Amino acid sequence: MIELAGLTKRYGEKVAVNDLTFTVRPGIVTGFLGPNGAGKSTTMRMMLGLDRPTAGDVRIDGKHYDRLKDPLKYIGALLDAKAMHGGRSAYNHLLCLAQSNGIPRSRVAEVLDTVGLTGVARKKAKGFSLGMGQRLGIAGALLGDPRILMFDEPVNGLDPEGIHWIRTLMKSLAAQGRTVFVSSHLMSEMALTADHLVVIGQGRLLADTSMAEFIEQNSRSYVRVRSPQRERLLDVLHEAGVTVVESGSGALEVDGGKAEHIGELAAQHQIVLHELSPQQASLEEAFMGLTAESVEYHAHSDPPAELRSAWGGDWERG
Ligand SMILES: Nc1ncnc2c1ncn2[C@@H]1O[C@H](COP(=O)(O)OP(=O)(O)OP(=O)(O)O)[C@@H](O)[C@H]1O
Repeated sequence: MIELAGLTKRYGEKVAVNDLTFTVRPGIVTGFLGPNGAGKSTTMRMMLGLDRPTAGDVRIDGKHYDRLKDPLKYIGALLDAKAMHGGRSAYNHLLCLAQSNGIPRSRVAEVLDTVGLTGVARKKAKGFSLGMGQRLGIAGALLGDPRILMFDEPVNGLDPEGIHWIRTLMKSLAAQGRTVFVSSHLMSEMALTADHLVVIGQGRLLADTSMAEFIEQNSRSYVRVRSPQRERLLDVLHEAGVTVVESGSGALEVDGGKAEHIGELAAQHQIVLHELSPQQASLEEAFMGLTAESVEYHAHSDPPAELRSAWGGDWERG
């Protein structure tokens, strides 16, 4: 378990992390989300004792990180996959970590096998691809067989096979009862991996809730209905007191309605339906809805005026 209480970090005038209080629990994957610059890495660094909080407190299974004897046996982390001695082989890199943390040498071969690097164990890490480097970083996190694991952007730059592998690994670590805390900007991936979400914006806590509740609370859900007897259906729905929005595509959107109720009303009035589908927003839509106010670095979807005039009519025509 990781417990944060009023955790705060200032860099001069900048409040990078602002009074964060939440608990990361065992047995589930907890996703850590926030726009660029929200304070995720700073928070994770303070969890690992790499940055000192300006105020507040963070405890790993009830203890401060610097009070942990052989910390790799309590918490394993992947923060920056490139943060290793490139001149060492993968095996020697892990052996050094093991020896300095009282971990038996036999664990090195075990974790190399877990991450699929046995075949390149004697190769120097500086020749590794991004994906191999991520795997080696994860091997280091697993080395002490810790009950708590933390991954900062673990799927960055990975191919689909690597992404699938990390997702499966994180879920199986949580299923073993471990605490798994992971940050990512890849919403589609997070939606498949995390059970619980902690969302921050400009250093502040915006949400600490289950994945399902987060999406439900931060997005619109509705039922999309299509019928060749559209006008008749509209009348029936209005008579039943159901609020309907007409979408541009000719479909009807019923906010907060139940598909069963709409289907039964249509059947009672012998109205043919071509579509009756509940729509739930994606995690990405819910995330963008919640964090819109706290995004610091906006890109403009339209190019700047000087570019538009340089492109002339091409821009107007799209
Ligand atoms: N050492 C530092 N000195 C000064 N400011 C810092 C330092 N580290 C981080 N910051 C600032 O603190 C804020 C939070 O940064 P942080 O890297 O924690 O955000 P993040 O959520 O991890 O962002 P990203 O998603 O882009 O990685 C940013 O505004 C950043 O510029």
